[in-house]
Amino acid sequence: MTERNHGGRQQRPSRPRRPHPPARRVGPRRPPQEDPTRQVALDVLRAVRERDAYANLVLPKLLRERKLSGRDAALATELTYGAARAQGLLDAVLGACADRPLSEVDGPFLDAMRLGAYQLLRTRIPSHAAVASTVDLVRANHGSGPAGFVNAVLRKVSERDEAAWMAELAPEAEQDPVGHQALVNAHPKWIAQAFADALADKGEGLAAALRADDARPAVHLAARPGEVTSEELAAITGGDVAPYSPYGVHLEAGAGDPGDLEPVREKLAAVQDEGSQLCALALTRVPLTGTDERWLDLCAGPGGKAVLLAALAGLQGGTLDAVEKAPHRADLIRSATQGLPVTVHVADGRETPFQPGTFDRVLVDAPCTGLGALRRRPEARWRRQPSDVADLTKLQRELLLSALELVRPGGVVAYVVCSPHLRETVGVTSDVVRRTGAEQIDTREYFPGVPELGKGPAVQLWPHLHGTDAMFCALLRRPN
Ligand SMILES: C[S@@+](CC[C@H](N)C(=O)[O-])C[C@H]1O[C@@H](n2cnc3c(N)ncnc32)[C@H](O)[C@@H]1O
Repeated sequence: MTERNHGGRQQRPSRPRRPHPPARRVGPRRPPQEDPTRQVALDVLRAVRERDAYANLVLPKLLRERKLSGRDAALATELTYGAARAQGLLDAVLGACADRPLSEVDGPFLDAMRLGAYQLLRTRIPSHAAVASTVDLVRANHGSGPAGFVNAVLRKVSERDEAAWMAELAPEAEQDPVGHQALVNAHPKWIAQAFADALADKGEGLAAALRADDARPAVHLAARPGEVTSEELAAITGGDVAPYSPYGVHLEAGAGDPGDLEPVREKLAAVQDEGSQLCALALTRVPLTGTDERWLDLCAGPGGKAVLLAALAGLQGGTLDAVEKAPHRADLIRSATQGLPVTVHVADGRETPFQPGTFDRVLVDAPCTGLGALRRRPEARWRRQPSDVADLTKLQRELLLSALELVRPGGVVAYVVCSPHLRETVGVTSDVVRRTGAEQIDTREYFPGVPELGKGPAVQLWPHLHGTDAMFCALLRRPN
């Protein structure tokens, strides 16, 4: 069964909405239990906090090293990603239960408290087991003193369920609707505000968007055009054909490491959000007058969209040039596009080796805040800062201007970001259109069959409306 994100909170092992029975006091002399599953979760949370590591890179490595699989791996994944995603909400509750500010709590104890609070508030794990297992970990790693502190805090957390805590801690919905939705859906307020601005909705629309963004997403695959159909790929993988992309397949959330699937290992398919597929496809769908042979991907690493574009270009006798600034990401493009008509260039997209007007179609999949893919990067929402936006919009504008120079008159450029932040989306495109006189194409026409695309001309996809990441796509034509 495919998980879709069309609204309701989902895929979280929900617990009954009633107060927990008080947890048993855990005495200091009870021998700690070995708990490799929770130890993995704790170690990943620590790496994320101390080294700015990415949970979805560290976790699979630790699971492999410690030989955890099956239910143990699934539980470790749920606890790690869940606690990372919900950090702000968990901290609000922990802050209300601790006898000191959380800023004065040592990091490793805070990690453990978050892990315990996540189990108490957002899983079906019985309260006594959630508290005792966490306290055991702290005792095994740090001794009895800290274990007593963590025990006391978690016992207070266990006195109420998530809804009761939110009723006490969240700002009133009437007075501060965005602040309310931000806390109850575990998002920083500035990100909730960016969603509200893009949706022009502080009510049910915002709530649905944040809920969907807080749920674990399905894995999306893209079949390589010309190699395998989405129907064949769905049959091989046990997934469902995607609703909108002709190359897409959805797999159930948590269905193991998709990189291990045979079609992915054999490069017949790639892991790629359906929204990304749709944005790359939109570029290829706009009719052109004149030549249609040379395509450019100006920010191509690690190569997801380059594969789709190059396969489609190849089927009609064309080629793709792929530009990427970071050499190691250029290597990833080379590896991903093996066998396809692609030339990879390590270069800055603002200073490429190409003559103006060289290309018929250009994709600018610009570096961005990634606010549209937070559901796929558990800790990202707490790491991003509002100050990231200004630097990125400058770069985005410069890359889009460069693309409009590199495309021939009459050719088409797709500007794509994985973010709904208005400054990164319509802010950049409207500024560039004003400066260059580029024609804004009604992008909605090139997302056939996709509902709820708003008033155009650009397209903003959403997890709660489309089951995709919140990708933005604007199609521009260079004037003749
Ligand atoms: C959003 S990612 C592109 C994702 C890619 N299109 C895909 O589908 O797999 C943006 C990429 O742009 C690269 N980049 C950043 N600054 C750049 C620049 N000035 N010129 C070219 N590439 C740049 C980043 O290293 C990153 O790989």
